This record gives sequence, C-alpha cells and structure tokens, in this order.
Amino acid sequence: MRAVVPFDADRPKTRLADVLDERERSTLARAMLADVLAAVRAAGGEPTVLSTAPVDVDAPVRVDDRALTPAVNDALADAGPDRPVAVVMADLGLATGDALADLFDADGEVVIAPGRGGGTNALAVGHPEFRVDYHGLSYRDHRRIAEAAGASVSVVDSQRLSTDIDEPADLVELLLHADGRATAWLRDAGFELAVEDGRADVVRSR
Ligand SMILES: Nc1nc2c(ncn2[C@@H]2O[C@H](COP(=O)(O)OP(=O)(O)OP(=O)(O)O)[C@@H](O)[C@H]2O)c(=O)[nH]1
Ligand SMILES: C[C@H](OP(=O)(O)O)C(=O)O
Repeated sequence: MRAVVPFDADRPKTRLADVLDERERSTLARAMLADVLAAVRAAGGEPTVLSTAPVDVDAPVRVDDRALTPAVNDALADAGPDRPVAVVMADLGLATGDALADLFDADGEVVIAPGRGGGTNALAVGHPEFRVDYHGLSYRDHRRIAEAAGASVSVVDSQRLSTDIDEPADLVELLLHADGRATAWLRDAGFELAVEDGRADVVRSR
C-alpha cells in the first residue's frame, strides 16, 4: 500500500507550546514522524512524506506548501481500486505495524481510522472520487463525502490509531504505550509519568 504521511515541517505541534519550546516541538514531531514511517513499513506500506518544506528523513519526501487538505487531495488524485493510497498522520505516536496492517487490509473503498474528538487520523482510499476535507469534525465529513461518492466505508476500531499527540495530556499516552524514538526523546528530556489529584499526568524533572 502506498502511504502518504503529511508533515508540517514549519511550525509543528503548536498545541504543545505550554510544555515544549519551538525547537523541542520540532524535535518531537520529527521523532514521531520517524516512528510512523517505521510503523508504515512494518505494515508493508511504502511511505512518502508529504511535507510543507524539505525534511531530512529516511523516506521519499514530496514538498507541497499548500494547506493540508489540497495537498492530500493532490496525492489522492490517482487512487483507485487497484491503486489504493493510505494517508497516515505523522503524529500517531502509538502507531504500530499491526495497527496499520488492520487499516491497510480492511475491506471497503474508504477505510477510516477516526481520531478521538472527531478528527481523521488515518485513511485508506481505493475509490477514485473520494477527497478529504480535514479539520473540525473531519471523521463525520469524510463519511459523508464517501457516501456522496458512492464509496463503501469501513471504520477501524483502534486505540493506537485513534490517539494523535496534540496536547500535553497526550504525552501520557506516549510514555505509557509507546517505545519508539519519540518516547525515548521525551524521557531524555526529563518527562515522566505522575499522578496529580488522582489523575495521570506528565511532569518534567529537568
Ligand atoms: N503537508 C502538510 N501537513 C500538515 C499540515 N498541517 C498539519 N500537517 C500534518 O498533519 C497532521 C495533523 O496535524 P494537526 O495535528 O492538525 O496539526 P499540527 O501542525 O501537527 O499541530 P498543531 O499546530 O498543534 O495544530 C500532522 O502529521 C501534521 O504534521 C499542512 O499544512 N501540510
Ligand atoms: C488533520 C485534523 O487533525 P486535528 O486538527 O483534528 O488533530 C483532522 O483530523 O481533521
């Protein structure tokens, strides 16, 4: 399966600004990108990074400085039943080969892995007329777009694929459930799990 991995190389992960400075956000985002590329390959996928700017990474990079939706739609232009294309976000810090294989192998002309909160964390598209429309309630929007195109839809029920690392609380998930480069970097940067007022949290010791 060809897999496009969108990556904002310019100002990634701004919602983590309360806990990481700009350079750290960039480093964490690149570590997650490397982890996602490894997971795509472990699932038998062939990844291409769709980046807003050149990025030094072990995969082919296609630079497209347009917004996410038009850039991904361009990458979907030749998708079809015999040439499916997956779109896997670069901030899926818990993604594994097994989890992505469930996406790649699912039946359906449009396979959706929803994100918690209404987004779309990963897609596999085998229908020529399906197009994306990201942000907001994109999971609901993508179901409607698929329906309007006459495409069959299936949904992947996956804790790993439903978790994108957007906000400080999501760092708990990385420390608890992942062991790739991003988790190693977080630990090196001094982050550790904690319980604050009975709730899981992360604290930074240095
Ligand atoms: N190619 C491309 N990828 C993007 C763009 N915006 C976001 N992405 C990527 O799309 C995925 C989902 O991004 P978001 O979580 O919505 O945004 P983000 O930039 O990672 O984080 P925030 O700044 O906190 O919203 C991540 O893999 C981003 O790197 C864009 O304009 N172009
Ligand atoms: C790309 C976008 O991600 P979010 O902004 O919801 O993290 C979406 O899933 O539509």
